Amino acid sequence: MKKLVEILPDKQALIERSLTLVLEKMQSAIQERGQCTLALSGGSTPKPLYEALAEQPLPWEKIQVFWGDERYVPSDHPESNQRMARQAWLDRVSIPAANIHPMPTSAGDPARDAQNYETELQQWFKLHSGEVPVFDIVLLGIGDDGHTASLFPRTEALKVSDRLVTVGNKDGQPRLTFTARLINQARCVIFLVAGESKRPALKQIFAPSGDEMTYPARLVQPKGELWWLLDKAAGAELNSTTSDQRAIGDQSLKANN
Ligand SMILES: O=C(O)[C@H](O)[C@@H](O)[C@H](O)[C@H](O)COP(=O)(O)O
Repeated sequence: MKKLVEILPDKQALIERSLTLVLEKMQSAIQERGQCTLALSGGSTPKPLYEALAEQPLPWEKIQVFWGDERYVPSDHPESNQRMARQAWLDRVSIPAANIHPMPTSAGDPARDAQNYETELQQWFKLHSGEVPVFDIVLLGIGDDGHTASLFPRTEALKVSDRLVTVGNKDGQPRLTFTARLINQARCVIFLVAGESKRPALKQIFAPSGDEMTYPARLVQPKGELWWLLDKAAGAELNSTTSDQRAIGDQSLKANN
């Protein structure tokens, strides 16, 4: 795993940097394999990135869009991650409908829909039983509590090691989520983190040792590249002594001040 941390001056710079990085990874995937498989994060942070992607002249037929997690609500519900990404981006570009793979939430049973999406992934990636899809890009955020995707602290989803998709739980509300096992197969994982409220969780996530059940984002150790793009409000305490490139263990920290 190659881990890179960049601290950007503000959220606008964070979004601009995330756009250039995502475009770079999309382009290399398409050049190397003829297509790019991308799993989206939900929440509020990535929305301006999705809006910026809608302005890009991309070969949409070569881009396959999945979701890394989803609230267990109808696709037209204000809380739906699918709805947010469609309004911000996908409804605004000529991407084929078949290239959009939302997590299903209509079976009335989160466990059944988690299995449905797992089956869809296995079929789409043409996998044999037991094989794990390798996404080109997985976008993630973190909550103030250190969760990522819908892998929430001290929940059963964190222990699931034999599935691709499972049921997350936020305060009793079911969600569908990639498992850590699936996320960690990715060629490139990109965390987008903005805002001072994320600072305490980031310190725990970046600590040399810590409890993954308490800070689930610590579970994300992909085989490929791991990028942390932070704004200064979120990442300030990770960069207390230097403003240039420096190595901390296996990670390099760069502040674009
Ligand atoms: O479905 C979701 O909400 C996300 O996948 C979730 O993991 C999100 O990334 C974090 O909660 C951060 O959310 P914000 O970007 O809104 O801070």
